[in-house]
Amino acid sequence: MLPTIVLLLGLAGAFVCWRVFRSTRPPLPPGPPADPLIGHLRVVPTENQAAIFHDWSQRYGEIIAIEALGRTMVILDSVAVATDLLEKRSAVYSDRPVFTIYNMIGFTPALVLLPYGKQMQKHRKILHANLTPTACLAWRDFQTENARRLSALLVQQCEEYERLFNWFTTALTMKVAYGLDITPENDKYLEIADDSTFMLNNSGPPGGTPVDLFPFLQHFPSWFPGVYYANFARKWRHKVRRFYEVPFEKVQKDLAEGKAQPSMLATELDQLFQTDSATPENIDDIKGAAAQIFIAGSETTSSALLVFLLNMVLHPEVQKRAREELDRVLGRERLPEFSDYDSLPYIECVAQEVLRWYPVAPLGVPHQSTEDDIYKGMFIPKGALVMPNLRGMSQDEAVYANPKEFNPSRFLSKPTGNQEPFFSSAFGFGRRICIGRHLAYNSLWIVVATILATCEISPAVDKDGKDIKIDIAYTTGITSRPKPFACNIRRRPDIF
Ligand code: HEM
Repeated sequence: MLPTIVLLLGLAGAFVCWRVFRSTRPPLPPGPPADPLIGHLRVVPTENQAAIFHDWSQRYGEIIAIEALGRTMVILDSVAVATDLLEKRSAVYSDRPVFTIYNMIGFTPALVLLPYGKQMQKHRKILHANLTPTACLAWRDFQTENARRLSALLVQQCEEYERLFNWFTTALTMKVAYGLDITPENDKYLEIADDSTFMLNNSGPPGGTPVDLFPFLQHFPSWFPGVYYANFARKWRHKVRRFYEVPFEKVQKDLAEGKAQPSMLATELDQLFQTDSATPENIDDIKGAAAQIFIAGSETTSSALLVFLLNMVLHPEVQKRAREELDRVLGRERLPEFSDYDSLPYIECVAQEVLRWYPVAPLGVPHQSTEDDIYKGMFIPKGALVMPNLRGMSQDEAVYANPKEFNPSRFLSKPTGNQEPFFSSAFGFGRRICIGRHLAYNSLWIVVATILATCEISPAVDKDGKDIKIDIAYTTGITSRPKPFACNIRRRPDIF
């Protein structure tokens, strides 16, 4: 009896201390009403999170907090707040939460998942050296050539547009990382890469599966409720590991035989061997950095290309205006090149509007705070998940007039346009900002320019010749893309 009384008194004491502590510290950022004990568990959305969080922010403010299962999640809905925390206080907000399922699947080491620290800095240094604006110049001819191939293939196999966009971005990322040439059909490496993407897209809400929330569940038997994704990860892990190992071994072999193509992996491995620093740890880090280029760079960029295509189906007037600019500059005699960039301001605006209109990583990648912090009188505890709501920021009516509208002219100077700022936040913030953004933007720009210069995009028609209406819907995940829609892509009749 006595031990039970002592235990109950202890628990009651702890509860009182916790209440006193909570009442003396500043309040958390505001948020929707919570239930006793379970907090916001019942109201945390599992679908359309970014849109729902944005609605909440309209009611509660540009920074909101929700609590569930002992975890605080802070959602940032304006560029100003995200800049204040993720950039100006980046010493506190540059960590990542542990993604147990991704680790189990074998996406390791991967910069995007690494906690803030030495290994993360090492990966950023390796990737940065190969992805600066200057380093990206080396891939421009490849991007231009493949954008032309892509536009020709789109005309021939219009209904295959999603597969073709995936090929374009996989071919680029595999070239940059490994120097491999990937063909659009039946390529062994394309298949290995696709398996990896499948794993990424089918492994549950990022960081939000029961095993991510309660990592001890991974040790429970497969029939136990909540263990589904752990089983999935164990069963298919070999596919992801195959992606890490197979291209790596090919490059290592080619290097030894003196026939490796230029690539990030070849450069970095060569340097390791030259400097006698090819330890297993260093090799593993370079292997992970190379794999990361495809894993973080392929799906994201092809999703942005889908957003572009969708909007071209919906906006013939944008195509018309873009073509007038292209024809004026290129004289219908040649195809666009990167050297035309400054002469094609409207094309730049189309590419930028794609990034704003639907950010393909709607909630970015969660950051995690490493210290208790107070911001504008609100308490943000150590270990809080801090999510920049990129989708919400892109819809900020204080910055973008009619934000739902796809309107590239919004960025042009007044009086032609509305002089609104480009949406650079599509690539995240601070010390974790997207390291592949220059490569990604180059891909987007050259594909936009080449397709608009060579193709006409229109809605598909039904058997009565009527336009098929598009019901816009998106996939759910860490990246999100438009679900398939019908369209027609023809070669421009008046082009050389
Ligand atoms: C349109 C295409 C792309 C978009 C919209 C995009 C967006 C993002 C976003 C929002 C983040 C999270 C940043 C943060 O935590 O604040 C990120 C991280 C990252 N991105 Fe991208 N990305 C794209 C293409 C690429 C490409 C082509 C590569 C590689 C070549 C790449 C590599 C990475 C890596 C490695 C990270 C993790 C950085 C870190 O955790 O330190 N991304 N990206």
